[in-house]
Amino acid sequence: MRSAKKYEFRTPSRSKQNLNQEKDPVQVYCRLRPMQRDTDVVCIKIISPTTILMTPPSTALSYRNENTKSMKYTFKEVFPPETSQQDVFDKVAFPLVQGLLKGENGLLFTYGVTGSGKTFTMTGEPHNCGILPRCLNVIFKAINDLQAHKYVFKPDKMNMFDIQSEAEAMLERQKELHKFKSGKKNNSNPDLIMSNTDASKIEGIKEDNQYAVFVTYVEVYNNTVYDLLEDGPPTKQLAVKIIREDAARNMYVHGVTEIEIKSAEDAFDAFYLGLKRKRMAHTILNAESSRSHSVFTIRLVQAPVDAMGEAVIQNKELLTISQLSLVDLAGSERTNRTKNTGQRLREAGNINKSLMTLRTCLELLRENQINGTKNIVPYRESKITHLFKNFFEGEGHVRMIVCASPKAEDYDETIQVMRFAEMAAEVEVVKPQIHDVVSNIGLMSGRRKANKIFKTARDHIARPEAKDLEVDLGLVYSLGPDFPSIELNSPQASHVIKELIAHLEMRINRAEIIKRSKAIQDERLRSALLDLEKESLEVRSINTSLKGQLSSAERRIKALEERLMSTENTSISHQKKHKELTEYTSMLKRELQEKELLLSQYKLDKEKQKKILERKYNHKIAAEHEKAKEIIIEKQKLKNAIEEKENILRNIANAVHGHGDNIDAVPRSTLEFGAQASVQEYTPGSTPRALPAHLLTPFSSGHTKDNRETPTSRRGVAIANPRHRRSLSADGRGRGWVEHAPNNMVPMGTVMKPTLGNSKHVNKLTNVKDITHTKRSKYCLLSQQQDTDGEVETMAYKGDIVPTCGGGAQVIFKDVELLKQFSPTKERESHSTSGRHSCARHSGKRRDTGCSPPQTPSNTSKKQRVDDD
Ligand SMILES: Nc1ncnc2c1ncn2[C@@H]1O[C@H](COP(=O)(O)OP(=O)(O)OP(=O)(O)O)[C@@H](O)[C@H]1O
Repeated sequence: MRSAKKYEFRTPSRSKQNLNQEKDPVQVYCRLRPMQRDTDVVCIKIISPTTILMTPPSTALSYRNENTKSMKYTFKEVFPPETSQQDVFDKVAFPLVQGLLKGENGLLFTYGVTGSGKTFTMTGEPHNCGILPRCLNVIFKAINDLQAHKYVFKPDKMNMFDIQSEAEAMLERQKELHKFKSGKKNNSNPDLIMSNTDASKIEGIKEDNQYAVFVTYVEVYNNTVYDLLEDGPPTKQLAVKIIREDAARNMYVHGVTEIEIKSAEDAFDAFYLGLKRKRMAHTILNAESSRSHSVFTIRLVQAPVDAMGEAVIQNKELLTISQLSLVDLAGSERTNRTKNTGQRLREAGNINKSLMTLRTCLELLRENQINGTKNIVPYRESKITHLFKNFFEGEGHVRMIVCASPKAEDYDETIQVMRFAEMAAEVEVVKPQIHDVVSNIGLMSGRRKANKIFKTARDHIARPEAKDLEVDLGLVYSLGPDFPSIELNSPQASHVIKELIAHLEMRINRAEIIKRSKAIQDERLRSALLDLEKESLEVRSINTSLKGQLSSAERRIKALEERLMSTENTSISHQKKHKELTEYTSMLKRELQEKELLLSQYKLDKEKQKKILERKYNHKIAAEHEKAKEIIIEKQKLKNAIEEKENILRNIANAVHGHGDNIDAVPRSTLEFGAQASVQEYTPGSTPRALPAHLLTPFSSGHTKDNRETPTSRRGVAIANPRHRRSLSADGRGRGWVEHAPNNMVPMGTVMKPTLGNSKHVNKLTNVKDITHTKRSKYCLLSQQQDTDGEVETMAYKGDIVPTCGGGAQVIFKDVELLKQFSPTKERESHSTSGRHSCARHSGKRRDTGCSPPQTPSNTSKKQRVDDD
């Protein structure tokens, strides 16, 4: 019960107070549904009115895993398949309705596997209705005459109610009448009309109270709350609602449509409108109805009537609000058995999560209650537990009907349901406390009935035929019992007269009392009226100022509410966005993983290819190595051949060994260029044999004697004009020779030396001008050495001096003259030639050099000329 006066103190956090209060365990019932086919194997057997025995079939998972034993489960009561809807209602829901009318909160939910009969039990079928319609029938049957006029109680949208005056309520009724005339449809389905003939009557209703019934119908689908009674066409998409805490920390669905209903028919209309919306929404969302939890809540508001028994006392503190929530939970099947995918899987996941949360909450609550622990119960994790947090932490009656199908196929799921039920039965909920607020206001009970009788009497007296009427006004004003039947048939019967006198006196006394009381009451009334008049004047003035304040406060509230709504909408959209982003992120992660997998696969392939290529190239490299070795051997051979030739050249160079030092002294530019040009002039075969090594080496090997870098490598091509030739006649015009001969020549007269006319003799080339002098156009280098026979031979290397572009000169060798002296005796032995001396001329070119013939010393000397091509 929630009386407004005590309202602020009845919060779940008041657990200390709850500790001293009586508690009731959650009452768990079990209803077995009939088997569909006679051939189906059964796994549940009822062994007593409160106990069932579950035997695992061989096909069950638990049979295969570990649990082959039969298990007993005990309930408050077990309903066999043939139990009627009425019986189930009477035993389970009727006490809750009784509590509701007394002002106590109640929660009833059906729990079980899909198809086990939850909806059948809660809603029922046409002409075999379930708990919900029966509850409505019983409630309206009980409060039928005691209902307040519509809109006297008005929801304040914050989970509480305002009380309106009769006039205000009437105005709203008239407005509604207009709305109704302008096309409000009747939602009831004639096929689904539920019989109310067998509704049980509830006794002990407070007749001095006025009552109003309000209903809400919400659906929790994918952990989102939707309002099923929202205004608008059924095709409209359902708005998302949020769960909030009211001023007294009670949970409620904010902004939910709460309809005031005046009869069971109105209630069915509302219920079927909700069902229609639900079906329509599920069609739009392509969802299954059994995938959502539906919560139908009946709120009963009661308030005492005033002293006249006429109207509700306009005091919010005297309100008593109680609620009965009927919850049809979604099926608790396993996802893997149903082979759900996509949206169905998400639905199933959400259902399982919310049922799991319910289970966790109950487990923790039980642990807290049994062990005195203070575990935080995660009510907020699912909308269903969040909404019913107050039942477990506050006061109320909680009942659960576990629906089960005895089919062996469902064993694995049903056993989970039974375990949950067993655990839930151990949770205790504080018994509701009745706060009789009315007894404190000093009003007599029975005033409403008195008022009714009085009114009837007044109506009747006003009619002309009133004299014939018998009106029992005893409860209102009475002069005492009726006159005794008196028969005065003898003069001795004076006692009769005495009796009559006494009776009359008693009546006169009573009449006097009534008159006095009336006079007092009149006086009271007069003074009360005066007071009222005064009060009324004050109230009117206060009222006007309050009205001003109120309207401004209302405007403020409205603005705040709008802001709140928009903030909530933003929050919802953010939540949605967050959810989408989370899904998107996980999708990206999945993609990344896939790509990484591909990448690693690709890397593996590359590695393999690399290895194959490596093997291939290793073979090739080995072959190349082989080839290189062969080339090196070839090179070595060539080198050897070159060395051999170089040796020969060195021998030739030795012939001019004596000039080495002198030659070195010659300005490098001159000789080097000359030698370079010589190389250009001579054929490769003749050059090495024709020149001394000290002249050839820099150009043939690229290095000077001391291994310095050669000018060739630095200077590149020759800078002389190789076509420069001095005409032979130039000699005749006074141009002469540069005779370059060592000092220590063998002194043999002219035999071993050619005679050069107009020559300048130099031992060492130290001065450039010796070469560049305009009067010198020919150059002759003389050298002597011992031949293989031990004879002296003289070599005369002859060349032209050619000026170079840089102002220097170079020598182009073109002739070699070999002068040799032979012993005549030796010659006789070995040669057929006569004469002691011979002279050989070895020319690098066949061309005539124009040089003077060597001097023949005697006829014993012989000049041998060798032309070498
Ligand atoms: N006790 C019963 N007596 C007769 N028929 C029953 C009983 N229980 C269930 N049924 C039938 O079984 C079928 C499935 O029941 P119901 O729709 O109530 O299951 P459910 O548990 O609500 O399933 P879901 O979780 O899918 O909503 C219905 O056709 C219903 O008529």
